[in-house]
Amino acid sequence: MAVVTMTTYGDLPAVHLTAADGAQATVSLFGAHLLSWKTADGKERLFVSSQTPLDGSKAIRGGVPVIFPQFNVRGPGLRHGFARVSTWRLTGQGDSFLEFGLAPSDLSAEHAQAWPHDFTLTLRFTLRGDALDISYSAHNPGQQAYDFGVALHTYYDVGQLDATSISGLQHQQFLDHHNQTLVQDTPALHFTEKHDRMYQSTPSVTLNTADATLHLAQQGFDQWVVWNPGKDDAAALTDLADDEYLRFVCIEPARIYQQPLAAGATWTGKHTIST
Ligand SMILES: O=P(O)(O)OC[C@H]1O[C@@H](O)[C@H](O)[C@@H](O)[C@@H]1O
Repeated sequence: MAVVTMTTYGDLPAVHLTAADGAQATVSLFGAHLLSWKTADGKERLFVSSQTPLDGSKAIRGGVPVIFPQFNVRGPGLRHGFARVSTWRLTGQGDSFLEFGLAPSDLSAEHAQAWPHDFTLTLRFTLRGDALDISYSAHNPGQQAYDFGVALHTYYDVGQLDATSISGLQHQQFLDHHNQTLVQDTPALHFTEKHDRMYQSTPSVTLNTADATLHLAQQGFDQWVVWNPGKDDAAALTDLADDEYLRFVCIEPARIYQQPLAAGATWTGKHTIST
């Protein structure tokens, strides 16, 4: 039988789900942020920085930050949006899932004032055997259309960066951090330096690490973002230990460029991570 318990993670209220097969997920209400996902074998799949604040003062460095209504600085508002720094509500739970919601009434006065649009965000995490499904939707119940961008900024625990690669992106076009459009010629992407790439199409990709393989699929998003800060950028991040960039990669289903959400419309994205 599945068990759902309220817990804390650092200073943050969180919800813990243990599925019937032993798989586990921990989600903080701050950001509806998945902080831990363990498959039934007990293996942790996500990375969380040892230096991240866990008190709601700042976005969490690690896990699955939820991005809305803009990706990074591609929009007029807060970098990567307010969803990751807002407190969501637990709106549903079941044998294998936890569901969270965010609406304007949940926002701080500062965020509500800066982004005065009507919206309902719903995020559902479902443990399905050795897979995790994340369903993410944005609904506009208002009378006016507005532009939005989204992403699931997942940090994978890869153990050893130099034994890590991503396959499935050969021949795909990407924008690098110098704003250059290039095409990946190699069958696998290895991590030897900083990587901040936006792949313009959405095939399924495979993350290969020293001791695990994860298959990543997405629907409803437009891009994959692949990010690892490399040594120098990692040293500049106060919420990451200097050598921790060697332990994670971010692979993010995203809609980087803001697109309109019409009055009454709903956007839905799905992301599946399977072993
Ligand atoms: O430090 P933040 O706001 O969490 O962003 C981390 C990174 O997020 C990635 O998605 C971006 O592509 C990077 O450019 C950015 O540095």
